[in-house]
Amino acid sequence: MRRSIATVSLSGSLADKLTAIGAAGFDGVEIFENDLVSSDMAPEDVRRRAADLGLAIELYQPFRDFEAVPPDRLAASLRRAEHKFAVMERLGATRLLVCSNVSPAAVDDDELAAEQLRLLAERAAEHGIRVAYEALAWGRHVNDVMHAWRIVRAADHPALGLCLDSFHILARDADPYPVETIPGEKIFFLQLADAPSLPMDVLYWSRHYRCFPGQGDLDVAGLVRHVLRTGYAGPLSLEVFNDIFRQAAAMRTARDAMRSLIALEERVGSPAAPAGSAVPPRPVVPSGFAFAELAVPEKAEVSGVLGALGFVRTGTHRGKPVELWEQGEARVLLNSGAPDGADGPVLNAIGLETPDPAASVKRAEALLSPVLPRLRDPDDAPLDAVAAPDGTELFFCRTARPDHLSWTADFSKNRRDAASAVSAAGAAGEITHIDHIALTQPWHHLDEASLFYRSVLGLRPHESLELPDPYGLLRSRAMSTEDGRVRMALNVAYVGAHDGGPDVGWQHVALASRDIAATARRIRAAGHEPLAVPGNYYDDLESRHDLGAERHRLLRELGLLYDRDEHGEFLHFYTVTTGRVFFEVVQRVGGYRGYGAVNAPVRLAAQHARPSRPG
Ligand SMILES: O=C(O)c1ccc(O)c(O)c1
Ligand SMILES: [Mg+2]
Repeated sequence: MRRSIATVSLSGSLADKLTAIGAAGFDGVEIFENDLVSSDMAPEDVRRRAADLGLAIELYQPFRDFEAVPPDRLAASLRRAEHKFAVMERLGATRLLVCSNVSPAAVDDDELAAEQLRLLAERAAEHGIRVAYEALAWGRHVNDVMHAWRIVRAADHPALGLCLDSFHILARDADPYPVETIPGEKIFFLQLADAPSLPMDVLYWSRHYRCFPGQGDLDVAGLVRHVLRTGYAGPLSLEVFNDIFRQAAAMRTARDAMRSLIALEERVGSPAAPAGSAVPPRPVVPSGFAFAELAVPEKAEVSGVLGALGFVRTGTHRGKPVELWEQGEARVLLNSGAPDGADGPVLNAIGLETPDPAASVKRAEALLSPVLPRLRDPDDAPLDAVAAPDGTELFFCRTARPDHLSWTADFSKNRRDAASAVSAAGAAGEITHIDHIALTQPWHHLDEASLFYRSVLGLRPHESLELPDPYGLLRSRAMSTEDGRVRMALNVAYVGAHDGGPDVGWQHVALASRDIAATARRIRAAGHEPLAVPGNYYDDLESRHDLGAERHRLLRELGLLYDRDEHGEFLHFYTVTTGRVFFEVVQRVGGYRGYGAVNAPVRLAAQHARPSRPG
């Protein structure tokens, strides 16, 4: 099927939008009237530009408040329509979208609506134009797709059909099944948008919070399957009204839109994809974290923190200033050769264990992710890596498996440290693996990032949270594999306006400990105070949970935070931030599934009170 997008979905001038849509590889475009009216391009220029970019003008829209008007207003509406037809002829557009009437002047009379739409279709047909009638979810009298279909059927004109819009259908929570009973040839157009579930007025929700399929909570793929069963063979066209996309760079949004459509076609299954397009390889779900790499300044204080946590430096890269620190299956690389390390630790790469690194890269590439060069240095083991939307490098690894050259081959074992590793492991070493990694996304890239992790890596999104911070509200969305072995928390950076400004980009690596009390004692014994938790927190915790006097005393004494869900309990504490990075130590007891989000406000307040130390 053809791939199309509405100009309203992107930022910039009409010319910029067309360029971005063409560059992203779309076949067609819906021209929004507003974009044309405010453009200095004549309709003929738009037509030529679109053709040069290989874009069909699939639709012109919207034409508002036409049907079911009192008879004395009809002449004025038809005059308006004739002007639209003239513009469309100059554009070379042959489909006009007519939204259901929202005006208080509209009459609740289906017969009248059908009669007037038939008249409009007759006039349109004289210009070779077809009219696609769309039920807006907030239409005055027509707000349901099946109601719109009854009117179109009654009007009975070959130039009159329906425009289906996934948002309007799914936002109303109606069963989409009856759509299958509409004959495919009467569905003139299909628009697709997703949205996060938000309990708000539907018009406001639609105009500000739509997003690309896969970025929200609506079952867009399910709806498309129903529509395809009718025999519909027109384009799949994205139509997204979103406050953030209106500001973001059009090229990037258009590429993200294309990624969404490719992933949607995959979910829907054939025949959704365009004829002849390659089927993307299936996602290769990662099975764990191989490492977290921090870019650090030359004398990194963070190595002291790692040592205090019980990590040991076990290796050094053969060609670069990169140290390997290990404890259990948790591995941290400290790279003092990366340019962004000068201002203190920054998390710049994540290693993910995958059953097939090359297939992981193919999947990412098919979903339009930038693939990183495979060989940076002729002596290095080949890399399978891509860039995540925030620039973090993702390496696909098979650590210490006989069937694959391991990245660890680039590290020479540090003899002295390796020896002390044994004794350190013998002494305690409660940390077993990386539990999760939290990345801060630029505020206008959260939707892109969640679609990336979902479609490329097959992670499952969890609910979005809003967490109060002393200087802003932190939005956060966790994503994880089904088995929980890879968990990521995506936080949105915000720009606070208070003196000095908050840090806008904290990142953290959460380490799983099998005995968090011992790890908390260990780090103190090594002279590192974890992030201080206020006494008020413990007073409040006692009011919320009755854990027995002894446990409450221990949590307070060790500065541990606590949470529980229906599956189990969660204990955690934080190290002081160096540069942009801090560590969290966590212990999951039972099958606890969350991330201790209830405690995030206390953590954020403590971090603001105790600013980051240089690396
Ligand atoms: O918000 C609107 O008015 C509007 C206009 C045209 C559409 O296709 C639509 O889905 C919504
Ligand atoms: Mg629409």
